Amino acid sequence: MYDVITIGEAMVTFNPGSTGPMKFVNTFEKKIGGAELNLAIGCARLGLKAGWISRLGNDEFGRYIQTFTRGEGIDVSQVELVDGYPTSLNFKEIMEDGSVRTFYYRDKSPTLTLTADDLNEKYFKEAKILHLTGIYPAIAPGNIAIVDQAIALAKKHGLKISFDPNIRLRMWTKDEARAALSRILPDVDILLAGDEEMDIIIGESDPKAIIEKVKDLGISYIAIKQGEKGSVGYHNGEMIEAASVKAAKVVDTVGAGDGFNAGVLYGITKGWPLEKTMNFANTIGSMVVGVKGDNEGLPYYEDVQGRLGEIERIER
Ligand SMILES: O=C(O)C(=O)C[C@H](O)[C@H](O)COP(=O)(O)O
Repeated sequence: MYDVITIGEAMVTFNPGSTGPMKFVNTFEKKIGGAELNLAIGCARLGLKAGWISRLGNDEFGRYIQTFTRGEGIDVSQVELVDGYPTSLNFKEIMEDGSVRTFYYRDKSPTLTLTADDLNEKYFKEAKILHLTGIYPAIAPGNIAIVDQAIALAKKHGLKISFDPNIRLRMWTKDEARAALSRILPDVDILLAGDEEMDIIIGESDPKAIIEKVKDLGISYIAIKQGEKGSVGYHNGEMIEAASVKAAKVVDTVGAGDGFNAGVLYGITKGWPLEKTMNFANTIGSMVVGVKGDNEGLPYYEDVQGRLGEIERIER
């Protein structure tokens, strides 16, 4: 039984060897990124059983991502390497103040070859949570039909649907994002969203106003991410404002949201109280930003316990 399954694209991600405008960066480090895969890695490192549905290019980069993912203990039985579609790339620019821009090379994404019929019903039957993001439907309008089929299978087999809008305005316009993602919201059980993203989708950025609006859609678990301002969680009539956890050092903010999401899904899976779950998720977010790369900073469960002072950290 899988705790979490997810559908999405992963890219070979090139992290800059120096800060500043990308055109002057001469060295890059080869890493891996992709919101849904990051989430699966975060869950797997915490000890959950995760599966990833995807397509990669039948090339060296595709093999690299597949091997890495398998090595993280994630099920890759629903991942195929396809000919004629090169594995997508993402180059990152990191400025001195920590701000990030990304430059995608993903127009011919291997995930374009995935069809609704490829979704294996048996796989959904064996899972508890389906995690979706707004990145996958942004890759191509046709992906919306695949998301619809995934939601239908999840509903048929009683999975909870977890959703992070992950709005990437390099991939579509605000209007396109609003139209596609507001359609998904009524099917969602667990919403993990940034305050600014919800402003685009429902025209509200204040967490309490967002919660008021979306709980009426039947979303039972809501976590609104506000970066350095912390997060606000809602479940069963209870609302918690969880203060952010100060990061020792911020070197790369990309991936923090996915780490946070993994923390919330872990808390939900374990039946933890809302407050414990939100603090746990905020702690993971703060750990991710201290490490270069989109998923290298995702902690193991005992790393979070160490950071929370729940266990003694033995250095040597
Ligand atoms: O941009 C994309 O399309 C990607 O999937 C690359 C990144 O790995 C995630 O976007 C990280 O997501 P955050 O955790 O929200 O920072």
